[in-house]
Amino acid sequence: MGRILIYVRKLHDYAGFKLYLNLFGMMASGVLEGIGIFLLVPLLALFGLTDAGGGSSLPLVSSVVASLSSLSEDRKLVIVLSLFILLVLGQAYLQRVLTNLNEVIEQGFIRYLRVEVYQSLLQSNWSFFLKKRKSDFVHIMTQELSRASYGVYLSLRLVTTLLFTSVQIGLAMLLSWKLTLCILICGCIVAVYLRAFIRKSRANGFESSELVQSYYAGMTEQFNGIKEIKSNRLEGQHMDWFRSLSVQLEQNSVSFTKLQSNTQFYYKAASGLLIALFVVLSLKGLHVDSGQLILIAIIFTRLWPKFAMLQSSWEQLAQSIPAFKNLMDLQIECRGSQELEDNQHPFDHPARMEQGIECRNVYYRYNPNHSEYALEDISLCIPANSMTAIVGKSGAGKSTLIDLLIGLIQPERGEVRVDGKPLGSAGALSLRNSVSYVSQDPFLFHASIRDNLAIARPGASEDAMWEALRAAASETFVRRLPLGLDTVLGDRGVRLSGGERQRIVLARALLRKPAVLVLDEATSALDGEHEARIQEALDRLKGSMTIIVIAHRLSTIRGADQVAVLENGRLARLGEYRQLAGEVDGPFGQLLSYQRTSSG
Ligand SMILES: Nc1ncnc2c1ncn2[C@@H]1O[C@H](COP(=O)(O)OP(=O)(O)OP(=O)(O)O)[C@@H](O)[C@H]1O
Repeated sequence: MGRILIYVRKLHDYAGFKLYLNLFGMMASGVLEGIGIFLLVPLLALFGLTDAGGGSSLPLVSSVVASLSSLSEDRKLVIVLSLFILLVLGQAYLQRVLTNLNEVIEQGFIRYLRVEVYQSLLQSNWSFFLKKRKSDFVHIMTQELSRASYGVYLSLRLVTTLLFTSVQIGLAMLLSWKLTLCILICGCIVAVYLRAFIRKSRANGFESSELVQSYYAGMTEQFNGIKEIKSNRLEGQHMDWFRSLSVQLEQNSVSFTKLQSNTQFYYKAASGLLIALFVVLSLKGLHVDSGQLILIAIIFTRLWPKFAMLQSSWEQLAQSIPAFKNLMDLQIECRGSQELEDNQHPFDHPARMEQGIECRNVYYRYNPNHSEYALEDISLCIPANSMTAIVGKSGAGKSTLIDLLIGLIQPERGEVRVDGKPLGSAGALSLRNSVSYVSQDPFLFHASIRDNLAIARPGASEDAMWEALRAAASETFVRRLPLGLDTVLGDRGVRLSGGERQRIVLARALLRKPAVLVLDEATSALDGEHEARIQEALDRLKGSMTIIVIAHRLSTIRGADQVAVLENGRLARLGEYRQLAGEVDGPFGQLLSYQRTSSG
């Protein structure tokens, strides 16, 4: 419940005045409905359904009845019916306004939560993302967020139903406090008897969260690997998984509906018994008049469903508690990993590098509970405006080293210094403002080439874009596209080859005119001709920016000023390309020889 209250408080902070307006409106609606019921007494008397003085003993109603007594029957009918219509219209209008206001509050709050959670995600550091599955974020941002927002709405509905019901209980008390008390006690007894259903709803909610999380994770993995699935004829196994999970989802949903329909059934069954009991009590025990009896029956049939509705809202709220938990846990984790402040502009304070980046006895491991280090005792210097290549076998620690160098992760021991200063979290952000990083898996938005380039440097001129494309050996193929820079890329736009994608992403990195250019296997998909052209471009850039290159294909790094060779997380060698290549039995010489042998 504590978690729900935190979100209700958030709703209060967000909606403020509108929330009170809504609650007040609900109470007013309750009062109008109550008055409508009271007015039924003189109406019934007019039709002769109760004695002529029907309701004369009722508070409020008695004064209405008294003021009408001197009028003719026709006039009475017109007045009572007009009042009745006014009340019904007033209540219907109020209900309409409240429904719209409710929707405005609910949807606005979903947007508010969405933005808040997404912002805290984007403000988190890289270590946070390393520990998580992307599909879990999608699950929380879609399903759990909607469930939690709906849960907040349910809590609101619970409060408003309580208020509404309290007003009606008050009015019913005016009619017969004994009978109303009886209804209340019966309602409490049924609610206590059904409290096990609230616990079951909560358990169902946890199961639902887990199942939907697996569903999102499985679907993401399968669509990421759909080519492997199709190529290796693995559809059958994946269909089995999908069918089994779908059955569990179905059962989870059905069991919650059954649970809810069971409680509603108990309320309805109890209502039949109670009505019979009240009739007997009213006629035999309490001797109430027929007008009052009809009123009590009307009030009971309106009040009792409210109890059933309270129970149903409570169960749904209990079912959504896990969503609150997941959302809250994520937000707490994000806060613990926050590296960016609100409204911190990415292009604030870009740093230019004067001396370079230095690692001093750096150790890093992904899991502090495991003994293996991804990097151990690394000491090296990357001079500013030079080109450094990092090579090594797969898993040697190349990408991890890059992440440390650009401050995405922090060393467990040792330190990274930029221009002689320790790279703290503020320094890392400032450094990354002037880094262009190109990964082995080029990432392009579903947007035009122009938009994809402009992300790196908003407001860049068309000439600057073509210059970057030229440097990345992409000018010719982009000019050949019918829409040129305005060609839309992606699944529903033009599909580019792996090499073409890499070249566009490289152009984007160059357009930013970074102080540090990091190429993490960024030219792996290029053929010899394009790679040679990019090498020429990098040679031209040498001296104007610091270039760090990871490459499996060692021909790519021939122009490097220094080469760092990693082996099992340790720096095996550091030196010039030619010098290391000459050490035939050295680690770099062996890498070269493997590559020559494998390429024939
Ligand atoms: N997110 C992670 N969680 C746990 N361990 C990781 C993670 N990323 C990498 N590692 C481990 O750290 C070590 C170094 O990985 P890294 O990706 O830096 O190697 P690499 O040299 O870049 O490999 P490759 O050339 O195959 O990309 C490996 O043993 C790897 O299994």
